Amino acid sequence: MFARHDLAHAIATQPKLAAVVLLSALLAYPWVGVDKTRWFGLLRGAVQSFRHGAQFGLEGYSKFSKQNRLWVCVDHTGSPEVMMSPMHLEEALRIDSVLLDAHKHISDLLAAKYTFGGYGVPLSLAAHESVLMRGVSKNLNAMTPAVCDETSHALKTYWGEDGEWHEKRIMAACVDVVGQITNRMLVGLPLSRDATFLGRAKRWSSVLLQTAWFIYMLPDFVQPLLGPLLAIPSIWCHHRALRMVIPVAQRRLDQRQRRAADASTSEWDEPLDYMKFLLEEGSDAFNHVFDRDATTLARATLMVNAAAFHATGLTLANLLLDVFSAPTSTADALRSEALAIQREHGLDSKLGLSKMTKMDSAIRESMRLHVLGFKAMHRYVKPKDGFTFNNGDHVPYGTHLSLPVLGRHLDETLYPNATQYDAFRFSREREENGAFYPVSEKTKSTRVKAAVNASPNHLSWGIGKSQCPGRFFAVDELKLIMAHVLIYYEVEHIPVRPENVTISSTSIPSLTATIRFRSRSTQ
Ligand code: HEM
Repeated sequence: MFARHDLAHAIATQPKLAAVVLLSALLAYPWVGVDKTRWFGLLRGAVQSFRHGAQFGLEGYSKFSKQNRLWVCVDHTGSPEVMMSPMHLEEALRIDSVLLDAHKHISDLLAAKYTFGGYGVPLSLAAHESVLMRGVSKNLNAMTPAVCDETSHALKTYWGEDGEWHEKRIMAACVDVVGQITNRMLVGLPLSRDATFLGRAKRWSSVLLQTAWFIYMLPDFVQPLLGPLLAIPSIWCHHRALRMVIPVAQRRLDQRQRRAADASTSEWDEPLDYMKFLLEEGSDAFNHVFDRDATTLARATLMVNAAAFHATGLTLANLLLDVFSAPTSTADALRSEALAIQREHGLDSKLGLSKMTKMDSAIRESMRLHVLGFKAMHRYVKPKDGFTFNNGDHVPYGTHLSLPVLGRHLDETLYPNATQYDAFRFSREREENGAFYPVSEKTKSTRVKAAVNASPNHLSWGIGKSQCPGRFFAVDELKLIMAHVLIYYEVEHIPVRPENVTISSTSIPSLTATIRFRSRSTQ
């Protein structure tokens, strides 16, 4: 049984969830990484999960998830999480957002109340979904030339074009490039090339994540006391970046107002960027808070940096490490594909990017093998009397449900040689069936294995109601960067892929790993 201290700890960290009731109900399920017989079992489990989160995930998946059983582990704050099996997932997807809260976790994780809420009107991260899906994703055709142009510029800026060999830390080689390209879509020229702005936006994204992490670690009742204080550095960094976006937002609102006043004489073509989509697709979701308020419009635009900078930067770093540590034939095949697409369509064509079948597979495979988070689909049970799955498993109100990603992604029955990076694992079938285009009955079945697709067997984008709405943009961005790197740079083969670093339930590329490259004369 749990020691008294564990109950006290649970009550302290989860007062709203009636922790005692929750804990006693969860005792019915097997626990992984927590010794229920020892004093401070939950706290010990929290400390253990910090170092061994990946192992616990794999153990629970093979012992229980594969037998369609729920199991429990604790996160690094000592709060219990109920891990679902594939069978429970099927049911959870049917009731997602009706009976389950899909957005609480990400806003808790980012301490949104103190970080995003600390500057004025609180802005919801989930509200970006409609802007990204109906605005950005639907307009990728028209946006690709600008994103391609920015990719070329960003690589020349950060990777150079002098033909000399350079060695860079992998993270530095990726995050700056991704930051510039993403900001072309967000704030456009000239700000996307302004080193001061990019430095401030990057600093803010990093400080935000660190601040939020500390606040998230605090028990619920301490957060309102310390949260506003701890958030000060993040608010300060945000303010410095925001000051540079507000004039752009103000100009946009003025121009739109002038056009509305006299549409017949206005010759202004509104740039196709995030601000436009926020104003056109996001107004309802954001309760029209920025229709006349440049500061709030600028804040909503800047906010996406937090989601995009690091997730895409880390994914690109994993991808480069995987591709250039694989046998050299992998990079050669990707380069041939990129050159063929360049000849047929140009790299600035969305159709061309869609035809990069091998690259698409290399991205999906890297995301399968090197997930950023070991848990996905974080949900909280909404009904006051809890929820009972069809097989009788009951989870009380407030239960934190989640999925063990690593076990699924490394399941040999789904992915033979699962621990190997097999870049063309997903494209082989597609090539036999005729890639993605033209769309036909035959190609439909293989399109589900495209890099943008979240599925119960591939959880790197999350799944269900809150799956990443930026994934269409992110995959195109990754393809563009990789195609440019392969065509215009020579990258030294990496003999042994540096191991990723695991912190609690996250994994990041080694901070000391480097990459050596030089520009080719074809620049
Ligand atoms: C390869 C890069 C990326 C990865 C691996 C990634 C992954 C994720 C994951 C796992 C989630 C959480 C899903 C969940 O809670 O179930 C998420 C949420 C989100 N992502 Fe991404 N993401 C990436 C790039 C981007 C980009 C480029 C954007 C924007 C342009 C973006 C915007 C968002 C937003 C707004 C959310 C919150 C959605 C919500 O709460 O409803 N992401 N992302």
